[in-house]
Amino acid sequence: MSYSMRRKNLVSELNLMVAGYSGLGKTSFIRTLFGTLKLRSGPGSLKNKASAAQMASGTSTPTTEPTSPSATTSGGLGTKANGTKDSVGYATGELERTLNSFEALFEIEESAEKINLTLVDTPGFLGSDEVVDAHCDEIIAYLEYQFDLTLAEERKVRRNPKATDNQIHACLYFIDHSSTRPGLSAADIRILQRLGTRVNLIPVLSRADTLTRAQTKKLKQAILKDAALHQIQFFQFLSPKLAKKLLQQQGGTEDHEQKKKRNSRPGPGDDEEAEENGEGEEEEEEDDEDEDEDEWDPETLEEKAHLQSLAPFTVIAKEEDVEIKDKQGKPVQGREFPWGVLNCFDSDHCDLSSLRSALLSSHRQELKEITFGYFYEKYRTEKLLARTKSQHLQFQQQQLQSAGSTASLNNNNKTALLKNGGTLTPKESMLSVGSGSIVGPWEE
Ligand SMILES: Nc1nc2c(ncn2[C@@H]2O[C@H](COP(=O)(O)OP(=O)(O)OP(=O)(O)O)[C@@H](O)[C@H]2O)c(=O)[nH]1
Repeated sequence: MSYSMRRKNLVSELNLMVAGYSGLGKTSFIRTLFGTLKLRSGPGSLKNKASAAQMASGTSTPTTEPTSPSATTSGGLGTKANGTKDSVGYATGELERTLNSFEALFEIEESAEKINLTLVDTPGFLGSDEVVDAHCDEIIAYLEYQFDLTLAEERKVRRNPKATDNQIHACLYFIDHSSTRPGLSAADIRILQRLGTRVNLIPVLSRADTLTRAQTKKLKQAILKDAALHQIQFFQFLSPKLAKKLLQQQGGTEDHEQKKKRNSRPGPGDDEEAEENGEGEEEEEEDDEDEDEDEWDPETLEEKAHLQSLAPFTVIAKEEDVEIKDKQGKPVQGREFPWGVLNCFDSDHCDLSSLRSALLSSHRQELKEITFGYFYEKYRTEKLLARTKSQHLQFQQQQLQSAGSTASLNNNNKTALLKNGGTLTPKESMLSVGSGSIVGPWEE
């Protein structure tokens, strides 16, 4: 099945994950987002999608079947959260610390489109570097497990046309801004560098009601600077190539700074766009022969540029257990202060509204395409190469062992013959060596 055909199967699903240090508001974010969802068929139910997909894959043999990370890690990802809550219960019940990851599944309607939305809440990072790194291993194992499910499905002779897309299309990474030094902590850098190899990363500054405008600006700049310094690739709403296109459309010219930015490390989206837009390797050609230039209308590019300028996105979660009303007496998801009411979805207060529409609507398909076309393909290639390498090593070992046993067999024969007073003819010696040798694939 071609990539374009396969990706049609991915249309109705969107799987998002939240990750970051403990207490930064990840669960609160999910609950605030939940408050804006239009549920399709009543409450969504708790489903461990990973194991559901595993069961749906039917009769494949254990050797091709991926192993759920939950089977190997205690309280790890892919497990049901503390027992009985369903997705709506998770999004509306008492706010608790997340101890086990939770996959909340909602069947929603967004801009007249039906979406199966899964929000994966992960336990917050906490503790020593070793504990944090082990926790990061679990998240990576979870992400890779979703790829393994796709890989197992793709290998089948008869693929299940109803197989669900379990891949995580974006990870919203919550950055702690309580430290005195603005920017990314050493642990954030380590985690982001690793997660960035497996998933679209979207940086988030939560609890933004505790930040002034000047602090927010300084923080955003510091985070982006640290990310660039440490080769952390955040999802690009507007890739350098599209930024250039936007400038061309606006009739502007690049100044030195913009040129420097544009020449920064290319990201996953770049390749996709380059491919889709028919852009060649030569920049000269790329400028002259951009056939699909009209595909990106100025409004879309401007929206992309706006989103790119917002990242890292500030978010504010609603206040729990309090009914908040705005000045007009209309109920809002917000927080009330002595000096006024803060509305989580007011763009003057934070970036949550823009982030929501990018995830659920404007960039949903792009996130999925990059997940499938870049992250999954990269994982698949790595895995197949590793397997070929290990098979090759195994084969070499077998060959050595076999050569060793043949040599010892020959020595034994020789000893026996000599003991019996016999002699070893060249023909016999050749035969005995020949019968013990391995026929390699190169000899077939
Ligand atoms: N002021 C303020 N407080 C917030 C905001 N979001 C969450 N909180 C509070 O922060 C605390 C932690 O929120 P959680 O949503 O449980 O944080 P978490 O990241 O899921 O924490 P773990 O489960 O430990 O990973 C709670 O007391 C929330 O009420 C926010 O936007 N502003």
